[in-house]
Amino acid sequence: LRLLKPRVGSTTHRQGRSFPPGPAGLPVIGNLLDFPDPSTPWLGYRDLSRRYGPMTFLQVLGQSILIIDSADVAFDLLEKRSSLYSSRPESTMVKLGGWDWVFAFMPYGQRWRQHRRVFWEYFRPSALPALRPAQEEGMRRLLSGLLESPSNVYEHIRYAVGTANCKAAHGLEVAHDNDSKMAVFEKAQENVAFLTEGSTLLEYLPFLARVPKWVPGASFLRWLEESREAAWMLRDMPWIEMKDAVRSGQYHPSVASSMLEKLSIADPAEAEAEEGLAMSAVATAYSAGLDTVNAVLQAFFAAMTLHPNAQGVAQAELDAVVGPNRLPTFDDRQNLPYVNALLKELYRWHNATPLGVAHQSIADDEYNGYFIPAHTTVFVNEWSILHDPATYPDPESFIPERYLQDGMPNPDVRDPTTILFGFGRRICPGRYYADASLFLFVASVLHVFRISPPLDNQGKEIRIQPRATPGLVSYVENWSCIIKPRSASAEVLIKSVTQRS
Ligand code: HEM
Repeated sequence: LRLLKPRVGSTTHRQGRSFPPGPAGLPVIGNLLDFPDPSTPWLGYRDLSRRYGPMTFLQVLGQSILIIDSADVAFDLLEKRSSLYSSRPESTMVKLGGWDWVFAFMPYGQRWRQHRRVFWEYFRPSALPALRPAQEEGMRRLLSGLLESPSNVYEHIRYAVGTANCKAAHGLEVAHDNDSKMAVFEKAQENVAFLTEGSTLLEYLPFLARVPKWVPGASFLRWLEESREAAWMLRDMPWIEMKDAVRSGQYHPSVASSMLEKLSIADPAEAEAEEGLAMSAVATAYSAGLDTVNAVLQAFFAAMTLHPNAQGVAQAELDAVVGPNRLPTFDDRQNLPYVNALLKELYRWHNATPLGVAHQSIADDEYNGYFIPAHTTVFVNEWSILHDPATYPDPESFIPERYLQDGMPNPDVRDPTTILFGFGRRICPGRYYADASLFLFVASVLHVFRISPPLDNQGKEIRIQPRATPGLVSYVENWSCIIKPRSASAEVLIKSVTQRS
């Protein structure tokens, strides 16, 4: 057994080969997710693997960091040894940002387990049919918005995802414009960019958190205080609104109202703690489920602009299976192999959580001759795994066909959802809900709209050059498109199904 003695910015390979020090930009104190690669900004994350191989060890101010760049290693450590690798690094920023109630950031243990169990009860596959009406409402919101003002596509995506989540989680409506809940959600999310565990400046300089607010230059901390308040409001406000609605008898059944019903028969001595737990568990659907789904849906529009062929094939399949008189439903999914393949390719092509969410080991371990000390922060470079040409030839291209064989799902190609949603005991528990929402949004938009590239002054199509933003959740930026109903009858269909939204 060899003890690894990693130095800042250098790594050692298990064959004993030394890798060159990282580029000047390799963060020492800074944000790992901001890892820059000026030559290929779109593929900045993949570059990590090119340089360093399947396992990269860094030591940053005494903190051991392991970056895994191989699906096999990720499964070996995070799945097969999940009892060792299922904690989260403690984060100063999580506390400062007001996110310590979110179980996604909690260390492994009883408190995390309780929250996850409560959440899973409502988001596991067998519970999902109850959430479908909310997802359908979000989908109708998206279609009606795109018909009315297609150039506001960003806004319609945010409001569609917000509508579905708010209805599903708390049974609440989202107003057409300037919704107060959406404003709180967005204010709260502002500081999530800093929640890159084990990798931010404040993380290593916790004394900064104690700088008095009046010290010049501490405006960041004032801003942080506002977004921290918003993070707590994100948890409390919808719960209070839901309780008022239930009291008045005018409410939509939701995850939260079912929880409340259960609480009414709980032991009164434990009711307060149980209610806190329920509030936190359900509100996690906003903190973990808004940005991620938004990011994938935005990437969908960018991808369709760039890949009209894939769009056309999916539309032909929808025409044949669904027909012109109705929208696709969840039940159609099994008969739409190409649309399913397109969704898989979307997950792979633009991986919304490029480095996943950091895990932390809880005890010393040995793997393939490496010593991995307790409390190592572990990132999986999901972006790179999903762009590995050995698994996905021509990885930069958008090719839904790669998942199909004779028109049916090809079991020999790795399904990107096995990587995208993380690993082991911390695997995303919202994944079935997220995937169902995205299927419905994507299939419905494709069925009734044509998405095409923007035009220049001469009316010529512009080929957009989208880029992936760095961050815990990565967006595609620098894209735009033209969205029009596919036909007069598609327009009539949209109007007929959306008149209520
Ligand atoms: C396409 C959209 C989504 C993506 C790409 C995504 C991805 C992820 C990833 C990578 C993780 C970390 C897994 C790990 O630590 O190994 C995670 C955790 C989590 N996700 Fe998602 N997610 C998505 C949507 C959602 C939605 C809609 C919800 C809620 C309804 C949700 C709830 C959660 C929660 C609660 C955790 C924390 C789990 C824990 O720490 O135990 N996610 N997600």
